[in-house]
Amino acid sequence: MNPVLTRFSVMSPVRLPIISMRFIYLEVNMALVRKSNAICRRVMKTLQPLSSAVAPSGPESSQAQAQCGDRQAYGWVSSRSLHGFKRPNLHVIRNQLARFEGGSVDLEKNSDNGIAILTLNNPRRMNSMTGKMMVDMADKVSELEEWHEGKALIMRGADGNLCTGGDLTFVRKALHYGEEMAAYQHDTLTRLLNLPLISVALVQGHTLGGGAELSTACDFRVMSSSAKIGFVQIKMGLSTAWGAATRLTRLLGRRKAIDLLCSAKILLPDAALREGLVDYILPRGSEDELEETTQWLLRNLCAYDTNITRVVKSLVVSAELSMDHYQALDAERKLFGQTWGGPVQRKMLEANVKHK
Ligand SMILES: CC[C@@H](C(=O)O)C(=O)SCCNC(=O)CCNC(=O)[C@H](O)C(C)(C)COP(=O)(O)OP(=O)(O)OC[C@H]1O[C@@H](n2cnc3c(N)ncnc32)[C@H](O)[C@@H]1OP(=O)(O)O
Repeated sequence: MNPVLTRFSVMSPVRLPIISMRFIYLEVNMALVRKSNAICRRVMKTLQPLSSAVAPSGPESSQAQAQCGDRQAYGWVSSRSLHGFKRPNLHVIRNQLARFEGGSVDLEKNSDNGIAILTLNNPRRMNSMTGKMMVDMADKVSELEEWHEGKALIMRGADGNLCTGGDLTFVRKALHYGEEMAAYQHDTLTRLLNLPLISVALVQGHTLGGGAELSTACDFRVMSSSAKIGFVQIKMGLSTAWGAATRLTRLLGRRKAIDLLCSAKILLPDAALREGLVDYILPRGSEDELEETTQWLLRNLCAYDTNITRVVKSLVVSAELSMDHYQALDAERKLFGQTWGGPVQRKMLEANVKHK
């Protein structure tokens, strides 16, 4: 007789539900593992190919690599795929937006310290954004997605203001085009937020409306002691165009998000810090606030190995995006397996580092 049938036929009726519960549990677990493998592959795609820091070594690592998705076999596509955002026809929107000229968004990548500077450049209009600047920003984010040597990104505005939102000249001409513009900016800013780089917005001067929205597309906000920040959209008869309601709610929770968005209050640095909107206030009288921000980053968040910093940032992104505790832990475990026993850890073990 079939041994499986024999086992079931002699089983007590009490054990049957237990067995089927176990079966369901195993099935659910398998589904979770399959899902987390997919997430893991997405996270791995954001990392540098054959990274020296996380390159697995030894025969046992080949299994871990196979589980996580073979980096070479998958090729190196941009981290755009990380958020799986369903994009409308961005090419068409891009062509429309590019017609609204003025200003630029510029990018400098410093391979020595691993920090890139993204500058909004429309200073005569306090770096408010034209359609062309939105297209520029999307292109610069794409460039950053392919920058595998980077650790961090600072977003700032030229000449002392971060940004005062949409350029009102552009806004007036594009009143028929709100949802498309929003879709375009959502895509760019989601990609920016999910870069494997630690991002910081340098909040200077007037950071209002869409400018405040841009700052929430970064991981951290460093604020000048003379700056002001406010979500003034509601005063302009608008809700948030560039995704800040979603990001602010994640950042601060429901109550504070509603408060900031519905009161349109403009916060000075102390209040912004108290609310948890900004993370650090630059010392009063700083001569070079960009340099101060760079040093803050290097001191606090960029002191360690580039690739492991990128892995950690990607893990946090995957944890937030997957929204599932078990999937996030699974991805975390697999990526940890890639750093464990890697060259950086071995070097640190040899150096007998003390964490004083
Ligand atoms: C589509 C995005 C949307 C969203 O997120 O949902 C928004 O962003 S809505 C918010 C749009 N922004 C505004 O409404 C800001 C309007 N501007 C102001 O309130 C003031 O300019 C200021 C930012 C408080 C600065 O005031 P002040 O210090 O007195 O300077 P000026 O007003 O003289 O400004 C200097 C210069 O800059 C021009 N400017 C500033 N912001 C914008 C802007 N968003 N669009 C176009 N131009 C802007 C301002 O007009 C002055 O230029 P001149 O008039 O040529 O001197």
